[in-house]
Amino acid sequence: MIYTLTTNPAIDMNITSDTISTEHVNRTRDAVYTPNGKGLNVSFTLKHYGIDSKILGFFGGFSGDYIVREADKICPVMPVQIDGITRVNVFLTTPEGEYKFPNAGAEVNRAKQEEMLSLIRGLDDLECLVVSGSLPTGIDPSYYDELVGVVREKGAEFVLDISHPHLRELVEKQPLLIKPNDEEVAAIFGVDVKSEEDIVSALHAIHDAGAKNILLTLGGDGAYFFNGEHVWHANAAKVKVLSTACAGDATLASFLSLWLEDPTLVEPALTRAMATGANVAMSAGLGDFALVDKLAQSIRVEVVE
Ligand SMILES: O=P(O)(O)OC[C@@]1(O)O[C@H](CO)[C@@H](O)[C@@H]1O
Repeated sequence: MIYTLTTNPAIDMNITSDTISTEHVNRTRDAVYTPNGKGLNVSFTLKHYGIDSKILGFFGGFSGDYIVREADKICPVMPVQIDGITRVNVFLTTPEGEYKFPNAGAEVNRAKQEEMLSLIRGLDDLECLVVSGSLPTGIDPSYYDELVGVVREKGAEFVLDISHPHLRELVEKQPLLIKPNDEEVAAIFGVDVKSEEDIVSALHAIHDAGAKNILLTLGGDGAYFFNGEHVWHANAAKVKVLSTACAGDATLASFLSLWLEDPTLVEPALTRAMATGANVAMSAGLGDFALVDKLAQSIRVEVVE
C-alpha cells in the first residue's frame, strides 16, 4: 500500500479579484474551498487513476475536521489530531497574475510527532511512503530522518517532494524518487539549471549523491526524469493557466500511478504526468482531470541521454 504523509495540510481557498490595492476594499469572488495539502493531492490524483493509497497527516480544529471528513470520502485517512487549527492557504488570481499565501501551519508538538512515528511503525502493509510539503511550526527538519528511519526499518521505499534544504542530506538515504523543481535544485543543490547540459549534469550529481530516481519539473519547460541509466525530457502542454497550485502534486502522482507498478513505463508515465499537471493548472484546486487525454496528444517524450 502507498501511504502519503502531509506534515502540513491545508484548506486551499482559491479566490479571484480585480487588481488589488491598499487604497480600497479588495472584493473577491469565485471562492473555491478544497481539502488539500501536498500529500493529500497526491492521494486524490492516484485515486483518479485507480491506485489506492492512504492518507497520513496532522489535523486540528474545524479546518482539520473538514479536511479529514472530505478526504475520507476519497481515500482512507489516518489522522494524528493536534490541538491547533489546520491552516487555510489563500490563492488569489488577479489580472496581473497569481498570489500564493501559504500559512505557517499550526504547531505540532513532540508528542504528536512521536504518535505519527508509532502509527507508521504499526503499518503492516506499508510499501511506499510519499512525504510531501512543508513542515509546520514545532517540527525540526531532523524529523525527516526519523521518518525515513522508520520507513527503512519496515523495508519500505520513500518518495520525497519537499523544498527544505535538508533534502540535500536526505538524498544520501536513497529515496526511491525525489521531485524537485529548478528553483529547489538551485537553492538546495547549488546548481543553476539553465541549459540541457546543466540539467543533465545536475541530475547525475543528485543521483550520485543517493537519489535513485529524479523527476525534475521546470514549469513551462516541461520535465526531465533520470533513473541512473537514461535521461528523458517531456515538453509542457500549452494551456491557459488559472492556478498552478496543486499542479506539481498531480504531476508527481500521475507519474507514480504508472511508473511505481512498472518502472519501464517512463514514457507513458511522463506523458500522463505532463498532461495531468497542465490540466490541473487550468482550474482552481485539482479540478476534474477532464482534458488529460486531449492534452496528452501534445506531449512528446524523448530520451536525451
Ligand atoms: O506549504 P506547503 O506544504 O509547501 O504547500 C502547501 C500547498 O500550497 O501545496 C499544495 C499545492 O502544491 C496546496 O494544496 C497547499 O496549500
